[in-house]
Amino acid sequence: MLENLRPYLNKILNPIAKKIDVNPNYITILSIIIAILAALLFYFHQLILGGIFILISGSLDVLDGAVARYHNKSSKFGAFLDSTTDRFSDAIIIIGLISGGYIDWFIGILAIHSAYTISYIRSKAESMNIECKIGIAERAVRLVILIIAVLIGGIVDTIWLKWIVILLIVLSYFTVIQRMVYTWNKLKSKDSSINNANK
Ligand SMILES: CC(C)CCC[C@@H](C)CCC[C@@H](C)CCC[C@@H](C)CCOC[C@@H](COP(=O)(O)O[C@@H]1[C@H](O)[C@H](OP(=O)(O)O)[C@@H](O)[C@H](O)[C@H]1O)OCC[C@H](C)CCC[C@H](C)CCC[C@H](C)CCCC(C)C
Ligand SMILES: Nc1ccn([C@@H]2O[C@H](COP(=O)(O)O)[C@@H](O)[C@H]2O)c(=O)n1
Ligand SMILES: [Mg+2]
Ligand SMILES: [Mg+2]
Repeated sequence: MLENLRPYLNKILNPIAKKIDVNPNYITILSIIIAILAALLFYFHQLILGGIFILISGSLDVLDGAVARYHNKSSKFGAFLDSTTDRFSDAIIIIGLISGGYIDWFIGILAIHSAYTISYIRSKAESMNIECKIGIAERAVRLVILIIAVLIGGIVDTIWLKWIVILLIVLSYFTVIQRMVYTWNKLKSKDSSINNANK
């Protein structure tokens, strides 16, 4: 959903990327470090600061690609590192919320499981030459919802944080279904075209 904002975001990012002529892998690694710091801040009950660190980590996750493209430093390893580190950041943020006592382990497991399944389906579909970026709770949306959850939790009441994470889980499992149905339909049409060709 937020992926559609990328062209507009690039107008903001490109002037910044122009000034940052570094190996984009360093930015990708920095985004993980910031996500780990966010988790530590949640452990020490600094919700608002932790939310800001999630935003910075997500910004770096967007910036790394912009720097790679602008300075022609895109690489297959970089794409691999970007996707892999996102999974690590997805989990460490939730682990931080569990360690801070804001959500229990069961909710945490569902939040991580649903997020990982969304990303796995996209990756598995890509291995079968199907692009599967659709769905309401892509990673950017999940991060924005988590930022909102911790900010409201820190400003109003932490019970809101728990219920917004539960909403995130519902949206994430709905996205799992969206991506499965989408990929199933794409594969069905591929299979039927192959079968017709073999007749
Ligand atoms: C720290 C500074 C030096 C940074 C300077 C640059 C900033 C000026 C940049 C500003 C932009 C910033 C506001 C954006 C923050 C966005 C962040 C919250 C979301 C990050 O999204 C990450 C990105 C993920 O895509 P990526 O290709 O890197 O990774 C893929 C992803 O992991 C897939 O997972 P899944 O399938 O989706 O589950 C994997 O499958 C893929 O393999 C993998 O490649 O998404 C980028 C999409 C959009 C372009 C991002 C748009 C963000 C909007 C601008 C949202 C606005 C954010 C709000 C301002 C913050 C809300 C706060 C408010 C108080 C509610
Ligand atoms: N270290 C990196 C990070 C990213 N890339 C390239 O950018 C694409 C991801 O773009 P985002 O704007 O979503 O971060 C990724 O697929 C790579 O092509 C890179 O090369 N090295
Ligand atoms: Mg990135
Ligand atoms: Mg990424």
